[in-house]
Amino acid sequence: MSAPLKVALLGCGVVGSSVARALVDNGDDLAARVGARLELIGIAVRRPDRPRPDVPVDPGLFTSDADTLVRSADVVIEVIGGIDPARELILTAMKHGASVVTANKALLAEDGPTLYAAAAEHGVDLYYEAAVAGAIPIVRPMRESLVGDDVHRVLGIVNGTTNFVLDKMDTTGAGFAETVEQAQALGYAEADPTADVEGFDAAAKAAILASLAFHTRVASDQVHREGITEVSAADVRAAREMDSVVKLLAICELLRDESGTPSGVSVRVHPAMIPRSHPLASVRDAYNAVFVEAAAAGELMFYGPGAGGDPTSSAVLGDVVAVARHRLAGGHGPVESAYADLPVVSMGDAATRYHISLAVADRPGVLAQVAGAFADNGVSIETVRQRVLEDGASRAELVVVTHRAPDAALRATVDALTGLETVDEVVSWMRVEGA
Ligand SMILES: NC(=O)C1=CN([C@@H]2O[C@H](COP(=O)(O)OP(=O)(O)OC[C@H]3O[C@@H](n4cnc5c(N)ncnc54)[C@H](OP(=O)(O)O)[C@@H]3O)[C@@H](O)[C@H]2O)C=CC1
Ligand SMILES: N[C@@H](CC=O)C(=O)O
Repeated sequence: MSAPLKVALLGCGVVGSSVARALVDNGDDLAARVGARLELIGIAVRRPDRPRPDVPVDPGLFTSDADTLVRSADVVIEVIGGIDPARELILTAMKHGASVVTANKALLAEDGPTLYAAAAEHGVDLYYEAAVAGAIPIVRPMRESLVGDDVHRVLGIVNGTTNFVLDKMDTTGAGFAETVEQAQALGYAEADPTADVEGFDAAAKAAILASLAFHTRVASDQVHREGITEVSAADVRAAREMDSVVKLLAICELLRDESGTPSGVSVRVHPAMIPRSHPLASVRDAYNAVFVEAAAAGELMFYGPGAGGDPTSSAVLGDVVAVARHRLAGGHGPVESAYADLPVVSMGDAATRYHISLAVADRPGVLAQVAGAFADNGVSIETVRQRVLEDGASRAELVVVTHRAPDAALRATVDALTGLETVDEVVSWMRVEGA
């Protein structure tokens, strides 16, 4: 057995406390797998004096001086979250020779290239399996296993909190606010749950996935983002009537020009209806799933718990063992380099499909007028269903599902429908995927 490796833990909240417990409880097994003991030399937190009965370590290990702690570690685990001080601490750690394991998707999606460059410069590892989809191994498969293939599409449910909320709204009819509170209590939500429900967290993960999948650089602010706060009970009902469910999807697509050369990427996060027959529709609770379509491999699906302390600690510990093994072998893992610089296309240019539900007058000519709004915007209709409402007022519900068209044309169609004399109301509209 080699000399112990010094491990510094930054953060001891939902994820950090699970990691600390695993380092203590599984110390012998981890030592056997690494070939050296992982010695926890300190835990940096905001409030070092706070009692933490669920973390069975010497209370003297807690400190508020993270900057000093990272300078003497071999491996630094960053589970504080947010941009600063996490970024400075990671950079300081690498400068002093430590390899870093982080779950911080917000930071990686905002400033990943700075961190990757620092890891390369200092010859250390930067591993981040826990940053995307909790316990699911997806970063390593994308970074290593699929690096010899051509990935052209990634479609994922990558936020546990929003999946939990949408699932409960669909299956129990529970309200939005109460399910968000449950997700927070279960440790799924970010410190500020706005990051989850407004889609920022999923957008960060989409940026990381698109960068890995297409060997390019995508930052979180380049990802089109819509959260679930606008998803109404009417949307969930409309989906159910279509034998579909509403999910918050992260969609990453590689675009090619006529010659087949990659010409750009589309990266977006928004709610969408997917048919119940699609595998992503059966992803329940805080589970995540990522569909990958690659030229040679075909379709792959990665599925598992997407949030929570213990599931996330599994991914963190896997990375810790990997980087620890590299240190003992005197090397490091794959370095992020040689990137294309593909443009990220705007949402308006992304090819999507819409489900639109309209309240209309039930009289001759309505369908022609509605169809005209689609035709005027170059949008082709796939199906139309009309149901006369039994309110004695000659009203009807018209449900239209379109073929794929540029999102801008679809939005313009919704605007045009809103202004039609025969349309009382655009009751709901939502994008459709997976069909
Ligand atoms: N929760 C989850 O399911 C998942 C989370 N992640 C990511 O893991 C990271 C941590 O998340 P989570 O554990 O939920 O977050 P928590 O809010 O539960 O924990 C944050 C921890 O960081 C400490 N901390 C905060 N600010 C500082 C600071 N300035 N200096 C030192 N310590 C600080 C806090 O200290 P104190 O305890 O004193 O308040 C706390 O221990 C985030 O990047 C998150 O996105 C990734 C996958 C899943
Ligand atoms: N808040 C996140 C935690 C995991 O990344 C989520 O809900 O998925």
